[in-house]
Amino acid sequence: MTQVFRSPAGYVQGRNTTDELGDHAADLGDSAVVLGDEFVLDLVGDRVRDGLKAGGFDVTLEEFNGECSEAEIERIAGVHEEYGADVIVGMGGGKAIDTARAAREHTGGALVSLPTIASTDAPTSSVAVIYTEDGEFVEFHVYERHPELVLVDTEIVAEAPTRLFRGGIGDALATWFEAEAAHRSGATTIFGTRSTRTAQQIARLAYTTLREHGRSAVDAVERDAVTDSVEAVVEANTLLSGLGFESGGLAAAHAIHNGLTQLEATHDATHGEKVTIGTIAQLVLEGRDDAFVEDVAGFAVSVGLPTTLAEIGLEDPSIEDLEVVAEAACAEEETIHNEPFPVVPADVRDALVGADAIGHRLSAGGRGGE
Ligand SMILES: NC(=O)c1ccc[n+]([C@@H]2O[C@H](COP(=O)([O-])OP(=O)(O)OC[C@H]3O[C@@H](n4cnc5c(N)ncnc54)[C@H](O)[C@@H]3O)[C@@H](O)[C@H]2O)c1
Ligand SMILES: [Zn+2]
Repeated sequence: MTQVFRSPAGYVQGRNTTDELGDHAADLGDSAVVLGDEFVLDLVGDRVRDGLKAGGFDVTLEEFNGECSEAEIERIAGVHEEYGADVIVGMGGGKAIDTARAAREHTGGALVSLPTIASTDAPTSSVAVIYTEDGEFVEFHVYERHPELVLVDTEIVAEAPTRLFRGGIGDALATWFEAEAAHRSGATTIFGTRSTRTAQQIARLAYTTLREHGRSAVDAVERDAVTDSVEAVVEANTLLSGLGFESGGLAAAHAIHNGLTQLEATHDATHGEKVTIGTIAQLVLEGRDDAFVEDVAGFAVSVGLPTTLAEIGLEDPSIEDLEVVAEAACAEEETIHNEPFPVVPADVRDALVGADAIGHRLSAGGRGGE
């Protein structure tokens, strides 16, 4: 079967790269709309405008309303057209970047993604997660094109709240386990094809990078410092995890994450925090041995990620609640069916119970805290 690997055209990462934006984007056009929410515009709007102007761009800053909804996507596409721009820059977290990506589908031109946090796979991907204006999940869109440029300023990322950085580690921790499961079962990726060896190795590198640098990177980010370990983990969270999930394949961990979102009580937990629970449950589901699961869960505890259901808002969940999660995780279109064995809701419910028990045992002796 055909194998496909796709990626953004360029990736730039480092301290103060914001000021180099104009150089790296110069070939993409000469007029840009920059989308960021109020907080992010205050934080870096002026620098981004100056960076682009230095590259010869006309620049319009536009405030993002905070939700990646169809109405907001159309509004931003309208702004882009009104200014006759040929580049759209999505700046901030996953939602702002997804909105810029979806707007670009309407307008054409180039997409630059400029994450100011290392919290998800969104910056490098070709996917947008669409919500209603009230924040209810609607659907995923997979587009033909990737960003022409992804630019990450590690100084800005290191100064952002550590919880968001940890969340990115949680999201990236799943990547190799999911890619490996999908590969073993011969499942297809979001491109509808088999994965490449390249994507499998990228997913694996995401995992080994986190294991080698994750703890010291979190320590550094807690102190707003950019060490080489921070650079390594930002790359794992953003580039390796992003390429690894798209071109490598998804499996149980993200399906269980999607199931967990069914319960209102988990809504304050970040994407990466819920994915961490999904990852440990995937390992339990796969029947990995105790030492292996404890090792991975122990790493999660050591970087301050949740390993118990209580830590993602599910204090004492009923069996019925876990069944709601398990049913949703096993919906027909879900990637849990990329595991190399059949999975039914009762397996997922009990894997969550088992993962939670391991988490309780480990977090009693772990790092925890904010
Ligand atoms: N497209 C994809 O492939 C993909 C993958 C995973 C998740 N997602 C989507 O991404 C979203 C989650 O993204 P997220 O976790 O990045 O958050 P978000 O986009 O929901 O929100 C980010 C928040 O962080 C703030 N922020 C941004 N930079 C900051 C900084 N430097 N310091 C302090 N605060 C800062 C913003 O103001 C905003 O309030 C979800 O909607 C999810 O569906 C998309
Ligand atoms: Zn994810």
